[in-house]
Amino acid sequence: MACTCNSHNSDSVHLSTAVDPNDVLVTSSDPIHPANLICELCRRFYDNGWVTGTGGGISIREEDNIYIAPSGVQKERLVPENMFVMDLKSQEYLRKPLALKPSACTPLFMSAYTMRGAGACIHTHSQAAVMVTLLFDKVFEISSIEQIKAIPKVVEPGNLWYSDKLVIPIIENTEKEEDLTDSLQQAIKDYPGTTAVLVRRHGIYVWGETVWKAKVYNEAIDYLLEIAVKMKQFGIETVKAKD
Ligand SMILES: CSC[C@@H](O)[C@@H](O)C(=O)COP(=O)(O)O
Ligand SMILES: [Zn+2]
Repeated sequence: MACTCNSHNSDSVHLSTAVDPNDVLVTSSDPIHPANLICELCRRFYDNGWVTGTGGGISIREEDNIYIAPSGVQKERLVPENMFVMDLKSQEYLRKPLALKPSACTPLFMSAYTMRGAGACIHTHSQAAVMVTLLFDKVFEISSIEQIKAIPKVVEPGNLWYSDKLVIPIIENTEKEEDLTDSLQQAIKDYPGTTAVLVRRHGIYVWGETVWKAKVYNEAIDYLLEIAVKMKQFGIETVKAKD
């Protein structure tokens, strides 16, 4: 049916797509239901410049249900009924909104779920993330900044200490998002202590045991990436020699 609204033009997707019989999977008055939370967090990430121009996004797992946003849409304008839902075990879609495609980041998000048991995975095009991939070679490294204490050790309980070194692997970008999957998986294997992977000239993937942990890690890492860029501008080493 042709659209009659005033705000619709050929460049914008109509984000209202209530056509799926499995709407129950995405209909809830609970603000922290994954379908609602993806919309809220994408708006907040957009305001930080992390998911502008349709880039980036977030996926959340609720038990075996994986919530995934559509591809190529303005992430800050998502509504719950736009969400795809995939079953973790069968990797079959339980809900597929018509006329939309699932995020191209889906195989990367799935890697965080299957390889690390993540509860959510965030992908941003943060400018700080892109800049550090131009300033560092194979890995990003920083130590002795208080915010490091928000990042988990992963291989053992607890978080890094102030003077510990945070190391995040950098993989090379590919023309298509899904072609990053093999190198992202290799980085996850090679760096068992990481909770994030940087993608050169592209952005970052950050995951955590829960959506809240993923959110905190993404915020703390972005802070560290941004400060590292500034340190480099001033000629300050990001890894401090031990006193
Ligand atoms: C500006 S296009 C960016 C995409 O190619 C991709 O990198 C991305 O982050 C989002 O992919 P999407 O399929 O829209 O969820
Ligand atoms: Zn991207």
